[in-house]
Amino acid sequence: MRHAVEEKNPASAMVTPAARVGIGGPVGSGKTALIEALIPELQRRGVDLAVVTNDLVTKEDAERLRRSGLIDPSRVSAVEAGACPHTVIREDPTLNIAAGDDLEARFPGVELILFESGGDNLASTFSLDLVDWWIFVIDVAGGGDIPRKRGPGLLRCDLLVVNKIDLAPYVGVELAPMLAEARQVRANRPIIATNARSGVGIREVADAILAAVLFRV
Ligand SMILES: Nc1nc2c(ncn2[C@@H]2O[C@H](COP(=O)(O)OP(=O)(O)OP(=O)(O)O)[C@@H](O)[C@H]2O)c(=O)[nH]1
Repeated sequence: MRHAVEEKNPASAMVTPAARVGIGGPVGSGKTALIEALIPELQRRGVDLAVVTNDLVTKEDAERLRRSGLIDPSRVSAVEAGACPHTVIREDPTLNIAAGDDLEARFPGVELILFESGGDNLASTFSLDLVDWWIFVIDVAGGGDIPRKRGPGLLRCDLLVVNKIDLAPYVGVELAPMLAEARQVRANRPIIATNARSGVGIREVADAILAAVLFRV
């Protein structure tokens, strides 16, 4: 587990370790858009925040967040997976753990680090050596039948975010049955429907993160 890793680092014993939250999901489902919406919402509530992004062979998502003006650019670190994104969030998360440790060393008061996975497939999951809690983001435009496919990411995540709900009428998806099926395959574990561009559902996602890892309600 994650804290066993940190106990080996004497420097991290000096301060409370930051909570680490993963955000994974298929390519283009809206992971970066969700982070862009969450940053101001979490900062408004006084959370001391940093972000680690993962891309295949670029630092595109990190550059996008650094340029956004939403967060101090030095609080955004990039990991280049160089391979299937899940390899560096599940099989060997060493690079991501090191990126998180570096942020904690540079910003000793940091309370929460968001780890954005590179876009992957429905089987993608996070190692609990890396994160305390994780979100899986799917989007309505990917098809109303995604919950039925029961990918491990969707089934095992702590919170399922169903994003791009605004697009449902344009892509022939009925939102209510899609959400009902997602609830059913997840045995009623949490699901939040969002429009990351307009902010619908973002407060609820922030509430869920704060309650789960910072114990704030
Ligand atoms: N209409 C609509 N578009 C959205 C929403 N969320 C994200 N988008 C758009 O969807 C596209 C992909 O969003 P990103 O945030 O880049 O998705 P991502 O999951 O980070 O993508 P990768 O990192 O490439 O896997 C962008 O053009 C966003 O503007 C939403 O809720 N509604």
